[in-house]
Amino acid sequence: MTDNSLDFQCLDSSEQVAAAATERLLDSAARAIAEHGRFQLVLAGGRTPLAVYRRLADQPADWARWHLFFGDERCLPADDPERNSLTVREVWLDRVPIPPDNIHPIRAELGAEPAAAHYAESIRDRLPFDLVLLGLGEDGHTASLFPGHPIQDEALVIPVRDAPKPPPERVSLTPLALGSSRAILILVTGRGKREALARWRAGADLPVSRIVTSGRLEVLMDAEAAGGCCHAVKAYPNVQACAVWPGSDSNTAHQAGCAAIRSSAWANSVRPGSILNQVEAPDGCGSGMTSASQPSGER
Ligand SMILES: O=C(O)[C@H](O)[C@@H](O)[C@H](O)[C@H](O)COP(=O)(O)O
Repeated sequence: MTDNSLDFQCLDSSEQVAAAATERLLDSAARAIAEHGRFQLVLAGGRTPLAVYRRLADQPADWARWHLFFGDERCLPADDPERNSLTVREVWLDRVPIPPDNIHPIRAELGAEPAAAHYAESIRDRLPFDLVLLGLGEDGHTASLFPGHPIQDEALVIPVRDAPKPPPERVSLTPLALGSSRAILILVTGRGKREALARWRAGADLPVSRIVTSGRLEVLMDAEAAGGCCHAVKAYPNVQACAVWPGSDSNTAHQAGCAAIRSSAWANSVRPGSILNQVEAPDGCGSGMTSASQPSGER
């Protein structure tokens, strides 16, 4: 999947990403409850969404109508604080009046295979979800779908072994299950995600690239993840070709821009490697980027 079919939104800070994501969740909940009486949300694991969960704990909402599922779980004892479900409880779910029966944890303490089979049956009749929340790993994984690991296309939930991110044994919803949602929201923050984000935007075959939906797929990223600042990504969406200045702090953002350029209709008319234009963004974000200018008439 390329940029063309994804809605990437860049915000200046991780706090802004958390605030925007919280707003998206509450809006989506209100809409789903108005339309069909309940809101079915799939939660992401990892650290990135914790700021969102903390914010939700302070919000008024029609909690009795929220139904919570998990995109993945780590195979650890039920009371292990590293379990995704436990972290969410601690920062959010134990602080709001959500009926316990509305929370659907993956029973990863049973072991990956039985837990995956059990969870597949639990969600089968609940599809489609209203909203799926996901994170992005530094290697391009999402949920517990890791690069190089097989994904059974027909399955809804799979056992995962030898995961590079501890613990090695996990359970994950598949792209089929995650994509069966009216909307998907992916949160990407921090410098550590820069390379994975750029590769994804450039169309690399990563697990996150397999996540597609007929509904809306939005990515909220902060400037750090986007390559240093939002400006560099947004400023040159239509340049015809570009070269990246070695060592530039904004290299990754520029590479993402270059990928979009390569797929444009007139990319072939530019001599590879030609440097027609050097751009200095006013805030320093574009420093070092060189790009070919657009053909006349296209500006
Ligand atoms: O169990 C997990 O850790 C995940 O569900 C995983 O897919 C996570 O979302 C990403 O690795 C991002 O994690 P961070 O938000 O901690 O960077």
